[in-house]
Amino acid sequence: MYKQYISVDEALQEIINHTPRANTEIVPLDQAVGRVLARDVVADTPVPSFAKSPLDGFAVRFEDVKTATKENPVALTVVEEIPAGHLPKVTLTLGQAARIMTGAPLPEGADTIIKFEDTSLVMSEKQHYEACGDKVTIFNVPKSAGNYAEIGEDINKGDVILNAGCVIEPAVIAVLATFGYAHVAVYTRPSAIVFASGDELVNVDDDPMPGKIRNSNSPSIAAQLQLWGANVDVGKIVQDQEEIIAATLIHALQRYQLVVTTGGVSVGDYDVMKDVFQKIGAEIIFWRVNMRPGTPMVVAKWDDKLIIGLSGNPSAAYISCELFVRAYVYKMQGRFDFWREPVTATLVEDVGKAVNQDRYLRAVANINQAGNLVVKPLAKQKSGILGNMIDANALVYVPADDNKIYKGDQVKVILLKAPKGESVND
Ligand SMILES: Nc1nc2c(c(=O)[nH]1)N[C@H]1C(S)=C(S)[C@@H](COP(=O)(O)OP(=O)(O)OC[C@H]3O[C@@H](n4cnc5c(N)ncnc54)[C@H](O)[C@@H]3O)O[C@H]1N2
Ligand code: MOO
Ligand SMILES: [Mg+2]
Repeated sequence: MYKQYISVDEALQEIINHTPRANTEIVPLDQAVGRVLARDVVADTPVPSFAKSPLDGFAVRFEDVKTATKENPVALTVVEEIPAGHLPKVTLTLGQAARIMTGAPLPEGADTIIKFEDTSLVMSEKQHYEACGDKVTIFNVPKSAGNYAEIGEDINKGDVILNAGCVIEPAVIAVLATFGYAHVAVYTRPSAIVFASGDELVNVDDDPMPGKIRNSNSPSIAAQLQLWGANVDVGKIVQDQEEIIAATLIHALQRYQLVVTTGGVSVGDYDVMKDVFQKIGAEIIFWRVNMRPGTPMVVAKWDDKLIIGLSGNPSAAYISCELFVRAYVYKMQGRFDFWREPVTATLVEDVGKAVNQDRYLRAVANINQAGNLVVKPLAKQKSGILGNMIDANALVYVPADDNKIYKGDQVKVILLKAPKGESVND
């Protein structure tokens, strides 16, 4: 017999344990943003790979200029000009300087850069420093030598600079580009399909007759999966009939890596989802999680794939998807950030009597004026409530045995999104 009423952590662990790793594919760098890196990136060169100037000015020998002040400036002979991208030709010796631009290689013999502003050069009308001929006078110097960019000061050769599993964000693109990754190995996007079941459901573009409602779960679940990196299709609405659902699921399982259903997982006369999972030979891993909303979720294994049966109640489906399906889709793509560690926040108003089940109250988390995280549960908490989900960026954990939690209490919070700016209600 399968497990029942397991904790959120246990349910998450089960899902993680049953997650197959996605394949890898190679994509061009300009299509890699948002994908997940499939290989570590090791620096095959130091960065910078040559010592270079961080300023527009003069490369000098510290020894020659260290006494320079406004009152006692030091004059040097300018022996060459080094633009960025060009190699120096001269090794600096006693009393010599090279005019050098930001990013240009440091000439041999130089150990210090003096910026234009600390020299006798004046700015032209066009806001450029004038040409100086073969003499420059220095009147201000750094405290010590070495104010240039050293080889490897950014990244050392051999450093593991990116780990497989990291999400390719713009900063990651910069690193990949630096090391010549015109193409990148990434995890393939998992393929998923979402089915809604229920005789009451009509398509989004249909007018619901009395007693019917539009299917809002399939589009919202599909959108969640899409945001998390999956390639998603939305299946047709299926009636609450075992044979129809069974045939639909088998067809889908042969084609997709993940099948998500919504509806029909509770104890109603037409809640047949878990029976169908068993009928098609899937092994139920658990049914019912000790949480509200989202209690009756069912997860089954078919081959090496999971079928995740979410509740039909819109916010229950949404939250279970956030907590569990997201973890599965992330883990499939080799991501490590699938587990949301709860944070502590201060409750800004009393919460009524708890039910005999762990609750996850939809809430708004803010950073208050003092810079602390505060959280305010939304007024409506029924599982069928959909309208206020757009405001929720957090879930407040209320353990079953806590009769009441009060304003000012420290509570555990799962952040679904970043906390909002300053709160007005705390
Ligand atoms: N006797 C009991 N009844 C219920 C229990 C229980 O323990 N004992 N659990 C309740 C809880 S908690 C939940 S959550 C719901 C779960 O219901 P199901 O997952 O079986 O979902 P349905 O019965 O199909 O629908 C529930 C509700 O959601 C609406 N719905 C369904 N699908 C969609 C969709 N695609 N888009 C929008 N809305 C949808 C549906 O019309 C129902 O109103 O069961 C409780 N019952
Ligand atoms: O588990 Mo249900 O989502 O509370 O109504
Ligand atoms: Mg039901």
